Amino acid sequence: MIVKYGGNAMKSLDLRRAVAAEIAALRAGQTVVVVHGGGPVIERELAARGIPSEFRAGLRVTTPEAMDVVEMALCQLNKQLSQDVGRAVGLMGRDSELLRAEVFDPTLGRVGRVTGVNADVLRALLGAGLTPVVGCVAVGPDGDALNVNADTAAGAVAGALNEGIVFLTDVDGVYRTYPDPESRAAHLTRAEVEGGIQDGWIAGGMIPKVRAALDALDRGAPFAVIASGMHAGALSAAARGEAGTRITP
Ligand SMILES: Nc1ncnc2c1ncn2[C@@H]1O[C@H](COP(=O)(O)OP(=O)(O)O)[C@@H](O)[C@H]1O
Ligand SMILES: CC(=O)N[C@@H](CCC(=O)OP(=O)(O)O)C(=O)O
Repeated sequence: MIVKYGGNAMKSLDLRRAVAAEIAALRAGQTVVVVHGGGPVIERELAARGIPSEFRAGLRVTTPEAMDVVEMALCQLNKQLSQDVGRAVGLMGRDSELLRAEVFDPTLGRVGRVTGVNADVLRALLGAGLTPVVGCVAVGPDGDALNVNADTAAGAVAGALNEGIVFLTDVDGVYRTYPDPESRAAHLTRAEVEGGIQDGWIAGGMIPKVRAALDALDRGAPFAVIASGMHAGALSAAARGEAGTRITP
């Protein structure tokens, strides 16, 4: 199973460690690969250097100067998460070309679109009993780093390994009337997702998440669930199909 982890669900150290403990427990029964973002950490490091952030359609406009900061921030977080999970190896896209990408749209700067995943490296680590923890910086055709949205990166990894994926975030799933948690959809089909984006009740950061879920399913992932990483037990409940929103073809 792929666990996508990022954003607000890793804002406090206690929360980060609680999720890491759940990931470690989950791995007793199945293989687990962690793919992470870290928007708030990137934000903090950019702000500390006086570099402003601009998002277009949920993607951070990434100048070469910002790219250096994104990579530095995510590399440090990668090692911290790897240590939290234990029996893990932290990797970024540059390692054995784990995540290959091309420039997505030149007007966004160094933002990448994933073109390939070195699944053999992940299988080798899993075969050795180690949990890969993957940061969402990819390597471009020029050998330089590209900033990939972590949901997109996680969806590509799930597709490449033909594994199911749980996207952990700061809401209990996809709400039909955001922000009312009572309106959580237990299941959403592709048509419902497309309709939700069109009608505007799926918006902001939820758009790349549902699109990455559909992309993972298209590439061969057996399931895709969007669930909360904000309370204990949520990950295992989502993995059992008892929490979150399951996206179906
Ligand atoms: N229909 C919806 N249901 C739930 N959340 C939604 C919905 N539409 C938009 N959102 C927003 O999407 C956010 C999750 O995306 P994002 O902040 O990018 O998460 P992460 O940082 O975990 O990747 C929620 O906190 C919420 O603000
Ligand atoms: C291109 C792009 O927007 N990249 C993201 C990568 C990190 C990310 O996606 O982190 P979360 O999962 O915490 O949101 C960014 O720079 O914020």
